[in-house]
Amino acid sequence: MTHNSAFKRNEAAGLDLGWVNQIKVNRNAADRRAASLANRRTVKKEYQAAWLVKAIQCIDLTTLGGDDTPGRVERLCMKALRPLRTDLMDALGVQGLTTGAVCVYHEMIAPALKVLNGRLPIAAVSTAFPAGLSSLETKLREIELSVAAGATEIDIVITRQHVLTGNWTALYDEMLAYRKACGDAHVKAILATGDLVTLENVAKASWVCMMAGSDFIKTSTGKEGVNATIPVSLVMVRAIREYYEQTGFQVGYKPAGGVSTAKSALQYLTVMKEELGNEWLEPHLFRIGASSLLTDIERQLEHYVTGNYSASHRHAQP
Ligand SMILES: O=C[C@H](O)COP(=O)(O)O
Repeated sequence: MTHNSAFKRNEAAGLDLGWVNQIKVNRNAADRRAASLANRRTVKKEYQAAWLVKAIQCIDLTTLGGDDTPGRVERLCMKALRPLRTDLMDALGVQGLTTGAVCVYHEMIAPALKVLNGRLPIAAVSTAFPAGLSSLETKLREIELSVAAGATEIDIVITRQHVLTGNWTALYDEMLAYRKACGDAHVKAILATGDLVTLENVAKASWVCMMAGSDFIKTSTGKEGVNATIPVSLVMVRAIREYYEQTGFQVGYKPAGGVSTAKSALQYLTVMKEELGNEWLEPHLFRIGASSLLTDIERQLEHYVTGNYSASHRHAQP
């Protein structure tokens, strides 16, 4: 993960059950705010290209298919290292542009490493992704193996039943154990918000994972029925803001799953800017987990530069 040297990694602050239990979320207010953000053009047209370049820098370029092959992952990594055509980069005046990281299954760390060779972080999904329902021992070992194989970021999935039964102590202990198993690798806690039923559960799970030292909180695996949404994002980034006010630790945010258009990427950037400020618009604090978003951003940037859209297959990702 890219860090500035002054960056202070989140540490387990301890579980404050009294705080967690009093959390309330006003769903109507979250929905209203989400609708106003979605309908507003907060990014002026002339700044859009710069914002889309920023979005690219924050993508965790992802492939999480059962049919992934080393060849597909190698092509994905080459795309992550050079996400835009040279003529578009030249026209936009950008150099050395890359995505934030790549995100793969454990077995694909080695092919990713072969191409990236330390030039970009490799995030591995872990802990029996996507359901998270193997033994704790197996899940901890999985983290250790992925770190040993070269992953510098670990995307864990929480055990949803801990949230659904209100067992915050179990969730805290699990997250703490995952954080410890990661060592120096940064850990993103996937809440699988589409499975959590209420926004209040989303807020509480966000807090518990942050209190247990998670470096990022992430919405979804991409495999739930409902993945990243703006109302859920508002709840999560407000939890991040308040946690920062209380502890001084900056926790990152990663919407993931179904974010496939440049327009939606701009909406997430707007949420980050408006709720957390410009500091959170950098890859060490913001990532978008996405498999096909880059294709649409490249199309939009081509249109910005040339005035034309080309067929989307010209930008097809691996
Ligand atoms: O974490 C990333 C997601 O699994 C990617 O989801 P997506 O294929 O809907 O972009």
